Amino acid sequence: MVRVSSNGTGEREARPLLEVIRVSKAFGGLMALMEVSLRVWPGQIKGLIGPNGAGKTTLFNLITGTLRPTSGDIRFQGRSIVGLPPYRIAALGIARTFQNVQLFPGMTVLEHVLVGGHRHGHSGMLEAILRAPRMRREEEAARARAWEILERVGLTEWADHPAEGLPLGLQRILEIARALAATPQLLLLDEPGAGLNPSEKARLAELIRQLHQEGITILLVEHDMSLVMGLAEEIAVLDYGRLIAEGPPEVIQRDPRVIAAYLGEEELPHVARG
Ligand SMILES: Nc1ncnc2c1ncn2[C@@H]1O[C@H](COP(=O)(O)OP(=O)(O)OP(=O)(O)O)[C@@H](O)[C@H]1O
Repeated sequence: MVRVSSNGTGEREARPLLEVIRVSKAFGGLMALMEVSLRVWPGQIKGLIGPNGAGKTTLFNLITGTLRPTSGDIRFQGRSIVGLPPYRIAALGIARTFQNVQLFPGMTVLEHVLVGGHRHGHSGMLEAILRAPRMRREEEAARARAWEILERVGLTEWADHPAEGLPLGLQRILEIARALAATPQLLLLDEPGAGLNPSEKARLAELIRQLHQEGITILLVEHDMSLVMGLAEEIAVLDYGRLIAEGPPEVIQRDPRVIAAYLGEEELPHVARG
């Protein structure tokens, strides 16, 4: 299938960057995902929403290889990635952030980004021990790259601060920076807006738009409806492990199945009606 890419360039993309094909995942007797199929096109910001327990994080875990589907296939750039270990999938160009910020205690902001970029190094163990010139050059290059990423996300002034001392909004941006260090083509963001105040959310949205303009494809799980509706060009909706709707935000927010799925939630999201 040929379709116009949504990256604003108008060029035609021949195939999806990511294809989830009839994927199911069972945890014992519980079907967390049932025959879910979706596509993410190059340059797209795609939203993935659904009530608590719908299977969103499970899908991220399947895509990144921390879980294996019970059935179905997942293809990245046309190639099946099912069964590959997470580090291989990361090396192919898929990076993620986590629903609960996962930072390393005692490490600075800059060190977090350096860790995120470690796959770019080529020096082996022996060279590492001898601290051969090649490794020193790699270290310098890695620091320069990490610094560049901190500039891109606006965190340079925090470079030497311990990451755990950052306000939550900046910790989430740091998680994105660490993911960027692996130069992903596809970035999976798992509820990056959770717990953030409005100005932190605005900054986050600004960064996501910037990454989109830089050409990074983004799959965004987010409970804040105004955030996800404002960013995503297309939204997929999961409910009890099934894909119940998929389409542009203005269609999704009026879809009776989506509204019904959210009616059982304690707090109604900002789904515009009418
Ligand atoms: N490792 C696991 N073992 C058993 N059940 C699990 C496991 N991981 C997830 N589940 C179950 O699978 C279902 C989907 O969970 P998942 O975390 O993917 O939902 P979610 O849409 O990300 O929810 P939330 O919005 O609350 O984060 C839930 O019923 C959950 O309890």
